[in-house]
Amino acid sequence: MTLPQSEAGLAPGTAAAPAPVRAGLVRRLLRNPVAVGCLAVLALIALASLFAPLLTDQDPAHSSLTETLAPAGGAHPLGGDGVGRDVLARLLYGGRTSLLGALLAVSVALVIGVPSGLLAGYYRKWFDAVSSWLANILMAVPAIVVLLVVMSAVGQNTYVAMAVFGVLMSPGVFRLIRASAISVREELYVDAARVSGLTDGRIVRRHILPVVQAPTIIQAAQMLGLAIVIQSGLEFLGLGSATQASWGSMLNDAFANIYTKPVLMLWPGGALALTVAAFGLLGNALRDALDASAVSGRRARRAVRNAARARKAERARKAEEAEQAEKSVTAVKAGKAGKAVDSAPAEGIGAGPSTVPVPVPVPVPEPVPESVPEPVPESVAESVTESVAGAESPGSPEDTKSSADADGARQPKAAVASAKDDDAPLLVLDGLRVSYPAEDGEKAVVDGVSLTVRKGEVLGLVGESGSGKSQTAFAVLGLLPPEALASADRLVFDGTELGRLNRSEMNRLRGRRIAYVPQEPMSNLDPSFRIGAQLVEPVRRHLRLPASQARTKTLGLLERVGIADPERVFASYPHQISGGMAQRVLIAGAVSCDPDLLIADEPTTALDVTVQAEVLDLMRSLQRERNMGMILVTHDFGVVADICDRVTVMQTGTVVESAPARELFAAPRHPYTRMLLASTLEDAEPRSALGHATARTAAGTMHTARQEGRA
Ligand SMILES: Nc1ncnc2c1ncn2[C@@H]1O[C@H](COP(=O)(O)OP(=O)(O)OP(=O)(O)O)[C@@H](O)[C@H]1O
Repeated sequence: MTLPQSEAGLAPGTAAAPAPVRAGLVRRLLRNPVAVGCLAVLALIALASLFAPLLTDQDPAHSSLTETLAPAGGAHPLGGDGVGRDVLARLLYGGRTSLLGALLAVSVALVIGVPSGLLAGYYRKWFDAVSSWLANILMAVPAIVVLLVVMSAVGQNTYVAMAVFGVLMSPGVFRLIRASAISVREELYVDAARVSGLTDGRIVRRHILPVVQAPTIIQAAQMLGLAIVIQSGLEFLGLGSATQASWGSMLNDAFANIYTKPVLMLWPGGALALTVAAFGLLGNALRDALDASAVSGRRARRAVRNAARARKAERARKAEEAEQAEKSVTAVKAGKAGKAVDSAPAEGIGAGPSTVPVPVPVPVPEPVPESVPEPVPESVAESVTESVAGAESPGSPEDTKSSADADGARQPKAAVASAKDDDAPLLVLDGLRVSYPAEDGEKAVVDGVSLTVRKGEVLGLVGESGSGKSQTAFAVLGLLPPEALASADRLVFDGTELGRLNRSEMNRLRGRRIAYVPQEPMSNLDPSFRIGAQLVEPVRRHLRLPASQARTKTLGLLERVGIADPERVFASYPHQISGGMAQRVLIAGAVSCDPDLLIADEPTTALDVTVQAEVLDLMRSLQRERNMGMILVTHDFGVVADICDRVTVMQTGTVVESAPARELFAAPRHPYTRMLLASTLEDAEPRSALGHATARTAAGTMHTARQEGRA
């Protein structure tokens, strides 16, 4: 079965009040005297052309030989042209032809270029390849030659020529829109929107169009000027309609009489120069106004990105410190006792820089016989067993059985009964394979991964960085990038084969029944929209609630996730809240439609240590009160011990071990699991002696403290 990939982005938010970055555009434009002047000139020209019959009673096409080159005055305020037609009437009516022709050309260019650019940039794949190829061909064609051919073929019809010119200009629009759409679709908040189940149409309207509208407006203003020049050029060459007044044909007539009456050049030439200059300058003013408007938006985006970067750098620093600490501890231990860590592949520890604080073993250790589990360092086994002792794991039947065997009479009956109630598998993933095109064929990043999640069960998906945890989660969500090649023997969610769902069916499922909490809260909120707007839209869409009820529900959710001032946060932009708050906001959004399955991809990694514990507590309590199934992607065994019922351990794209949390911590079977555990939950002494309070150590410590508190 081939799995669906993501072809676009999604977003948690939507139809909200536009951000202030756009609100001030008109005001800014009107504050610019050049823009006001240009608008006034263009308005004057447009009105004069529109109301030409009111401004002159002369027929622009009526020729009177007696009025040939008549001087200005009387019935002809601007005189007569070379064949005795009224110059003023031709100037006024000619404006119609020029403006309408230019508008037609630009409209055609936009109608072709905008949707195709959006589709190509948003969906990519074959449509992008084909449309880019066509655009390149069109751009290589010499426009003026094509127009000459068209006019000679279809007759002297200016509007047909302008429509063709619009087609020839459309590749420019296409490329502009496509590039903008590609850059926006890569944003995490667009992914977040998709996860929340918004349709592609809404995502495009809300997240892509606002970004492409500025360059489109500027481009349109410049194209209008260009179209008028090209059209007048054709008419000047005598290719326009003989009966239709136009500025180009006036220039043609004036040129023929340039020595006898040069002033005839002045009127059409002046009108053309004024109009083209006004469009050009207006385009510049619009660009300035949009740039200024976008500054605050860009600042907000930059602030969000900088914050994310800073957090990433901090994590990398901490990971490095942790690695150093572990190396030192390992060295000390090896020197002192030469035991425990010897069981871990020494060459793997600390191999290469890692962005997470889990040491990276390079070689895959051979599994040891299941019947003889290698002992974990005593202190580790004790501390972890203690840690998970309070967890009530529903577990899978096999897991529950083995767990019961392991724990014997200690297994509470209530827990067994509850395990039976929640026994139906919510998610079954079998034989997932994800690969990407590589120079030498394909590179598999997930290879045969299988897992099951039951209702009300928290499954921890653990492994080193790059082991394929996120790819597995994205495959379930149907959010793998378009270039991913994904297949699975089975991917069944609550009885529905996900691979068979079409795009809109998957959209309906995501956000409503399968929700997602991402790793980087800030990058998953669109900086241009208020938090409230971003939360309300999915609620309205999925639950079909009116705006006021959706707002009330959202405020209640914000309160539920521990936000002290929901009204303020509701009305805030993402850059106005902290990372911890942003994660709470995203958790509120994820549970807003009461999903059955919540996929959380390292939801605490980007957070401060103290906030991590609060967010984990919150997720656990939400999961329990809603009896949600949950996949928690993490590299942190402290987190696993805290809230997971079962654990699946991944290494280099494969599952090496899967067991109830209690069982796995008490007797890990695979050497890799033992190595991860040993490196994660060392006894605290050497670390505190070294003074490295890594997030992981702290999480483990806090977890132990909490468990002790519960005991
Ligand atoms: N678009 C892509 N093209 C090629 N390879 C990719 C792509 N996305 C991910 N990968 C590769 O897939 C592998 C698994 O990545 P994944 O993000 O699932 O790891 P992870 O276990 O979640 O790691 P982390 O904890 O660091 O997020 C990595 O080696 C990564 O480089």
